[in-house]
Amino acid sequence: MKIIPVTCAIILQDGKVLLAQRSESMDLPGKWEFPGGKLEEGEDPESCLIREIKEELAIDIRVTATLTPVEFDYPTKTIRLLPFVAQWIGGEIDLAEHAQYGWYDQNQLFSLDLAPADLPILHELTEKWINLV
Ligand SMILES: Nc1nc2c([nH]c(=O)n2[C@@H]2O[C@H](COP(=O)(O)OP(=O)(O)OP(=O)(O)O)[C@@H](O)[C@H]2O)c(=O)[nH]1
Repeated sequence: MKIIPVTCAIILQDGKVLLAQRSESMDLPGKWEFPGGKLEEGEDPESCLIREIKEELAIDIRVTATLTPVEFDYPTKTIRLLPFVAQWIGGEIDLAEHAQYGWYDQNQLFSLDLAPADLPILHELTEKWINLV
């Protein structure tokens, strides 16, 4: 099966990370995730992420670090999630697709109902929290 590359943004600010909840009209409705989306033909991952975050949240970000990609098999597809740590550098958040978003500290992260592919990213993020936040 083809592996679908998906970028996602770990946006950090004031010791917290932004997570967004997928809406009823999206895949995995109700699940929380790091916002982002699928790579388009010929697009590099960082440009994809900047574009997706502008489309979904209406803000500008700058990428500051990368975390380890995660390959995950869903029943109908396999994705390769490419996580980037990022900084919010402009604009106001205005959700185009997600149901809601929130800022969470390290202790709150694991209480969210996350997309299963995101769990290894969450572990890596909490391990590196002190250096990244
Ligand atoms: N953006 C994002 N997608 C994730 C995460 N975790 C995860 O399993 N996914 C899955 O990866 C796929 C990405 O699709 P998407 O719907 O966000 O991407 P997109 O906006 O480019 O898709 P579309 O144009 O087909 O609607 C979905 O199946 C989604 O459920 C995550 O943290 N962020």
